Amino acid sequence: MLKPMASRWGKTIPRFSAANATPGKVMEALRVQGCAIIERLIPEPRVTQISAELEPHVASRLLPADGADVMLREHADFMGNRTKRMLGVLAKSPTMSEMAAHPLVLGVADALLAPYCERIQLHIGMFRRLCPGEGMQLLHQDRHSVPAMELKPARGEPGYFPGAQWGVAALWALSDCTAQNGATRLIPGSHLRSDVNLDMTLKRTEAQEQEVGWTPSEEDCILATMPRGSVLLYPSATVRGASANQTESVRDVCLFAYSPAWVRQEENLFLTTPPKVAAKLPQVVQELLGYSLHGQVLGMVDVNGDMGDPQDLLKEFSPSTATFAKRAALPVLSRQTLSANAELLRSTCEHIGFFYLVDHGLEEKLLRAQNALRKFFLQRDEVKAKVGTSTSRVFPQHSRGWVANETLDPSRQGVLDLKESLEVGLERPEEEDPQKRPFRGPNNWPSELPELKEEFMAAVNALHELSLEVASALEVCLEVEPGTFVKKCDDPMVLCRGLHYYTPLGGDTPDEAALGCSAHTDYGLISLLHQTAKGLQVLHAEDNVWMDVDPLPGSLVVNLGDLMQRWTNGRFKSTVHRVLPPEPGQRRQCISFFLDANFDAVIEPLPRCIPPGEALKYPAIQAGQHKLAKFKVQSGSELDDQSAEFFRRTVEAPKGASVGGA
Ligand SMILES: O=C(O)CCC(=O)C(=O)O
Ligand SMILES: [Fe+2]
Repeated sequence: MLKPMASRWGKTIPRFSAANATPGKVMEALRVQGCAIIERLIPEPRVTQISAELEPHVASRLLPADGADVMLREHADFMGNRTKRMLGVLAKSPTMSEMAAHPLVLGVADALLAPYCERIQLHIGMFRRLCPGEGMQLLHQDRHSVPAMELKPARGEPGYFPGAQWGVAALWALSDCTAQNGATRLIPGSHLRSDVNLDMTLKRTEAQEQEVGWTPSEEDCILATMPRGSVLLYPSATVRGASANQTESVRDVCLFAYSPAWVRQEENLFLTTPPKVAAKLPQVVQELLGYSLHGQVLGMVDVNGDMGDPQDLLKEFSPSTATFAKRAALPVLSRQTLSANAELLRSTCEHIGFFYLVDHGLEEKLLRAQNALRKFFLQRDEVKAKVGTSTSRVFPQHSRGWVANETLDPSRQGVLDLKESLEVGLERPEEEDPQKRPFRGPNNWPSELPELKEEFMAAVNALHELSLEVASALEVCLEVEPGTFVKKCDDPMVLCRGLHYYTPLGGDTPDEAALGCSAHTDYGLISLLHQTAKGLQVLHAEDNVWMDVDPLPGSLVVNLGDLMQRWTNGRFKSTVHRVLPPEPGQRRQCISFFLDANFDAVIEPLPRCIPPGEALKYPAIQAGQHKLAKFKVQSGSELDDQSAEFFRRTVEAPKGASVGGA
């Protein structure tokens, strides 16, 4: 009979708790034993909710034994006469997104399939209810679900995983799975054999039937019993089958299998989860369903008059576009009439230092850049790390390349922002001595995405031009001599960051204090932001409340930085702002462009901005030293005494009382 604990080869099913499972440990268990269980990975109330969402759909189905019209009737021993099967589960239970995109499961599936594909997808989502009286299922592998092909890496090559190209499965227990009610039985280690002599649907030739292979036996099986909310993981080559349900109750499970995102999916997920349904699911689940690209072109659609990413087409079905209409109470200014609207521009800069800019003419360039960045952010960390800041040829290194860890708020040192970014500057040759000319030099581009450089830099260059135009309009509205600002920006420390904010779904609940981007003021003169979703907030200084600055279609957000505040003796505001993390499973991108002065520019309050009788609030500083001090905080490096003093005197001060000096 079946032995629940260990097989006769001494193999077992490795077990983990939600607290001690890591993708690395689970992956190792799969490699050796071909299976692993993580107990109670989804909390009980969520499982109850999922069962309630599914029940109306399950209850109304007939069993094959009661006359249901089923596919593959010739495989009744496999499919089960007293088993209800159901696809399209995410459309029926959106809460199951937490299972389909569980970060631990995705971490394991991704690690296992990484050598075989650029990214993974959901292969099938199948609910299965074994009803009382169901017999034992035939032992099988999942060979039927991917055509047999010779794939790399082959046996013996790095990253090879036996049978991995067929996929990985996560079987979630929606009921307790017991020895009596039909827990899966499986043969640990069976995934390592290449001579398994069975298959569900492969039509074998007679000659093949004669071949001597290994026929697994019931004796080798052990039972994957597990409590509700647990998940059993196995690569598709592991031999297994449900056992019989000898109880009077049902046994519910749901299988989410994952495959390389370039194969035909076993379930036609585009039909079972059509766009108007998928649009309501978290973005990470949409991507897994297949509303995403593999590589440059697999899965593309016709969108915006070009071939493009299905995410863009899906947006047309998105309920969230409606929320884009909500605007913060910020003024909306047009690029065409900025200087003509001097009064409004000036009062906006004096009060809040943030406004929307429309009719800027850059929308198409920005959308192309956002798309190219999206492809970059969807790459695995190993790929992105190839252009990490440590490979940067610019001083400080943190000013170029992929930044995964940072905080902008010195009082939160150690608490990292929930974001990643790709940081670039104006494209320049490498400096002989980068320390002598900080923030200058070449950018880091990933060879995997040849179009990224062109798309991103087209946006950066256009934003640069626009920022100088805004600087000139500020000269006009302050009635200072033309060129006052712009002349000190003719060799500027321009930086632009493509930012990506993402909160995993169903993982640990993020700390309430968790932030996408911690509170800060910007460093230079003018910042231009192009955001794809809400999350940005500015601190309303008078009321001390955070105000949402949601994206307004076709607009950029413009805000002023510290240098502008100092230059105007505090008349223009460099306002504190931050970014909240997106809802679990959602993504947000922002292109932030920063116009800063020339490194050597000395910035001191303009006489025009110091009315008679008013004190000079800020001493002169060198723009480059100011930026370097802020960068030390941002990159988490220890401040040396001199920098700490500088930071205290010049950077922190604008938030508090005015600094003496006059
Ligand atoms: O993501 C955003 O909206 C803004 C980010 C930001 O404030 C910055 O990069 O300085
Ligand atoms: Fe900022």
